[in-house]
Amino acid sequence: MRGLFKKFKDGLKRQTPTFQKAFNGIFSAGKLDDAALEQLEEALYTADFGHETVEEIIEEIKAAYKADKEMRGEDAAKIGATVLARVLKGAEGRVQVGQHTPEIICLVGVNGSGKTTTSAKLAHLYQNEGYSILLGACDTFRAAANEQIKHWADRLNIDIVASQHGADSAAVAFDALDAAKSRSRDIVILDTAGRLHTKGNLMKELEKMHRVIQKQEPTAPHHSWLVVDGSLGSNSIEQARVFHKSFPLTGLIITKLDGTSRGGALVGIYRELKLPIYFVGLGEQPDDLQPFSAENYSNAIFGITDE
Ligand SMILES: Nc1nc2c(ncn2[C@@H]2O[C@H](COP(=O)(O)OP(=O)(O)OP(=O)(O)O)[C@@H](O)[C@H]2O)c(=O)[nH]1
Repeated sequence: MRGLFKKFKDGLKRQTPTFQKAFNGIFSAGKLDDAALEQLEEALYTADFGHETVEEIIEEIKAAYKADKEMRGEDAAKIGATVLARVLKGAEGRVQVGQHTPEIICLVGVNGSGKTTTSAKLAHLYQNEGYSILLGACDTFRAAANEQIKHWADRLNIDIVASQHGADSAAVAFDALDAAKSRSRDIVILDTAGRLHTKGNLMKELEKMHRVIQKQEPTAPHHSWLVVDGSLGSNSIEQARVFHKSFPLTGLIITKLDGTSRGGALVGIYRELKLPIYFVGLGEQPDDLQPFSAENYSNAIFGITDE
């Protein structure tokens, strides 16, 4: 897991806007001073950590600095990481699949957040754990989406139910569940079409899909995860709130943490919705999916080496 979180750290280093520059300056220059503290505060705001979290981190560092004016940058980093890990302690979602047959996982989210890629990564993960998987290609809206998911299914040797571009996505979900039952699959992963949370008619379509799934299987969907692009900043909090209303969510997956300088938004989403973060996406390959670890994430943010 550490190796993959290194990708997140490397991503942070690659992009060098205010956030990382400030961090590098503060934590490698050694001693902390008032100017450095201000720079850190600004950097945390820029990275979308949100008011509450920024204040908590800064207050604790300030208190420690008041007690020890010789405090070094790396000590401040450790305090920052500890506070962040504490804020996120309850955010670590650990999922136990295998409670239902089939277990139904739905991925929803805005366009391009990484749903299709994450469906493939999840299928790969569970397949490696010995479960039989069926992918439901319910993104019938984007013309290339079908091809994309079929390509993944082919590459990873995973069973798939798909339909034509423009078909009713709820009908594909229905067919996928039917097929999973008759083929005795353990897990069904439904990839849905990306939609803006501001588009009422598309959100209604999602509600319909939820109803259709429940009709087929009253306890389902067993997991409804919002896939959030981790580089998108605080706008994703509103997104999450609106999706939650149409398609009751049970958790989050945060993608693209390997290439962002603004990885703070997930903290705001968690604080607001109290939904667990099950996985984080750290690249475009099938293995680039990891259970979320508050400690690894916090250390990566503050550049603390754990290797
Ligand atoms: N670097 C990086 N790229 C990712 C990650 N997850 C997805 N991507 C890339 O993000 C882009 C969009 O991913 P998709 O999986 O197609 O997103 P989607 O949500 O299915 O898109 P729509 O069907 O348009 O809603 C692709 O180029 C993916 O390779 C990740 O964790 N890290």
